[in-house]
Amino acid sequence: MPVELALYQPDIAQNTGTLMRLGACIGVPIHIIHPTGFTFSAKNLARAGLDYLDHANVREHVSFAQFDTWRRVQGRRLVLLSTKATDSAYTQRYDGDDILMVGRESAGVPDAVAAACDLCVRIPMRDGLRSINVALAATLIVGEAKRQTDGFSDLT
Ligand SMILES: C[S@@+](CC[C@H](N)C(=O)[O-])C[C@H]1O[C@@H](n2cnc3c(N)ncnc32)[C@H](O)[C@@H]1O
Repeated sequence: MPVELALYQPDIAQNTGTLMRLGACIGVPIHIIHPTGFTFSAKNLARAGLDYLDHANVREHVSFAQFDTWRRVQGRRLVLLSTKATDSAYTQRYDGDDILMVGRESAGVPDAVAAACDLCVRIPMRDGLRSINVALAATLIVGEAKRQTDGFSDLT
């Protein structure tokens, strides 16, 4: 199973489209955890996702509870990227079947959602700065997880 990416209640269609394009290009299935802050439609996603959206492997979940039940049944570890985490995302060992999850652009994830995750990690930043754009934060650590787990070897 490949590393996968979950977007918790994304607010901004352009970020979601960007990540769906990334997922299409490097083979990362994308989970959308509803509700989204925009109408989840091809029209709204196309500005960033272009025609790559047709190549993305996307699964929608009506709620975090439904997503969490599904991933537990699958035995998948859930790794949250959070500005509030204390462990560095760059000192972890990732598994090939990890699901990485990013939070909402406006508010991250609620404490209860963070508590349900198996691991919470933070991308180190310079002092005094708040956060990285969600699509860029996800890209950094999806890339790290795939690199560690030989996830690029079947791509040309
Ligand atoms: C714009 S940030 C959310 C900021 C929000 N005010 C908060 O405190 O969580 C959107 C998402 O990007 C990810 N993110 C951004 N910067 C990050 C960092 N330095 N480390 C880990 N995740 C980060 C997280 O998943 C976060 O929920």
